[in-house]
Amino acid sequence: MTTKVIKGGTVCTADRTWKADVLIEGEVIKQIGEDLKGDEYIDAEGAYVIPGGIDPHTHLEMPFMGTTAAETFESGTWAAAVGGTTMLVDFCLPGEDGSIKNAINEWHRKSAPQICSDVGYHMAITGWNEKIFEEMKDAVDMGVNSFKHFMAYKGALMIEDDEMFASFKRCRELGALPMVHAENGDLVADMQAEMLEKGITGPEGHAYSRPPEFEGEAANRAITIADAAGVPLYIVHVSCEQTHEAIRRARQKGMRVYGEPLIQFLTLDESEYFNKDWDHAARRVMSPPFRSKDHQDSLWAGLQSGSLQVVATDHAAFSTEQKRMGVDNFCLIPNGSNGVEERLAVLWTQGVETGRLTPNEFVAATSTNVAKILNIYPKKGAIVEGADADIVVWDPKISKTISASNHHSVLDYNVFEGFDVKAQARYTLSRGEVIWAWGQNSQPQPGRGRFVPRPAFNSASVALSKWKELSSPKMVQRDPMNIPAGI
Ligand SMILES: NC(=O)NCCC(=O)O
Ligand SMILES: [Zn+2]
Ligand SMILES: [Zn+2]
Repeated sequence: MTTKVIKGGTVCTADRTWKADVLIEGEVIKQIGEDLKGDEYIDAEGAYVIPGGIDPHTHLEMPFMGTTAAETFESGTWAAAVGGTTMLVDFCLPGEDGSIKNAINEWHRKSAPQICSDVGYHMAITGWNEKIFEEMKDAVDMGVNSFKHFMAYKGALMIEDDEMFASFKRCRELGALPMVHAENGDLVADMQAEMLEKGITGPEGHAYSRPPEFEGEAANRAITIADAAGVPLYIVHVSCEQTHEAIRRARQKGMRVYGEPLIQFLTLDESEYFNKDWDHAARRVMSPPFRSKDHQDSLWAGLQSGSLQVVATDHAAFSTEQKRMGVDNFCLIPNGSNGVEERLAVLWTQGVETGRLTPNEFVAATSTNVAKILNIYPKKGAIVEGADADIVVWDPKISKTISASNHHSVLDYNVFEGFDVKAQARYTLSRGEVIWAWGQNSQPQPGRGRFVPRPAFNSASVALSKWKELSSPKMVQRDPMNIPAGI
């Protein structure tokens, strides 16, 4: 088997940083140490050697709001690889028949011939019945152990509290992880109608109709339901202090609640929706919406203190033409924005280069933490012997200006247009193969990526289940002498 050595770099993981070479044999890391020898060498001089990024939140080719997300599995995984991300976890949505099994198979059919690097899936639970209850087990058997619940998108994907509680309890039985999109969908629908009545039909209506309080309320509700069900909870796309506060409070009480801010929420703010150029504003419409600077500060603080664990993108790319479906009514603008290629560089530049994050915290937030939460650690998210050689030679000396004219997404715009970033992937390796090399005309290799099945029952869900069992209500055994006779 051919061996490769990543030579002369500084290995940087979630918990330490040290000078070392990394020897790769086939698809896995064989050894980490000094002066290692191999058949081929990859130059890492002056660069960090980090675990490949894992973006746990994407929507490639997603049918949504009357159209289909433009980013394909090929272009999405390719853009990700260019940006230093070697694994995406995409959301499966059930089709017309409502079947979970069929949805996962449909995702395999679409993704398998296209993916350039590895993927996993989460499954969306958009209703509740016997078949969904049964098929959640099939999903887990198929390697999909996390289920997203939409508390918003009324009349489409939204789920009611009792259904969510039933699904969370099923997650507990299966050792699976429930996830929520936390926004109060009833209030959002009402506010949307109010905005339209007032004549506010532009993208600013999107921001007005989805205030942070609606998100915080839903987050608190989801946390209560998860606690009652005895399951951990992962809150996707955390955008504001209200949700962060709910997570902080829950964690302080010992609950296993995880929060995922997006790179967009950390770096872009609500003023974008008030831009005079309709296209500019509409391209940034996503749910929840971008917030004010105060909320951004809260999210950064969460990453620093550990109350928020993961930075994702929610990459759901709709072209300008698709966004224009909502030109007369902001409620019809397909929700979503890009970020899969930019996530690492923007987080590095605005996080590490500013001193807000250490390089180790950067690795934790972009790769390691979510690998642990999703139960694929240390196969992914680690630089240790035996792990998949998903590795990025991260060069803090390559700077560039982000632009739709040089990105690898199919999108005709980029929400980070004009951002100057200070680092880039010099090399991206997926299971030992160099799939991207800066400045060397690398090309996508559709079909080489693999689906990564994720086992259920990670340690947090096992521990929580045990605790729930121990602390569950118990009948008091009484001597019949101490029970009064009935009437
Ligand atoms: N976030 C968003 O606006 N679009 C994708 C769907 C979702 O995650 O809610
Ligand atoms: Zn969502
Ligand atoms: Zn999403």
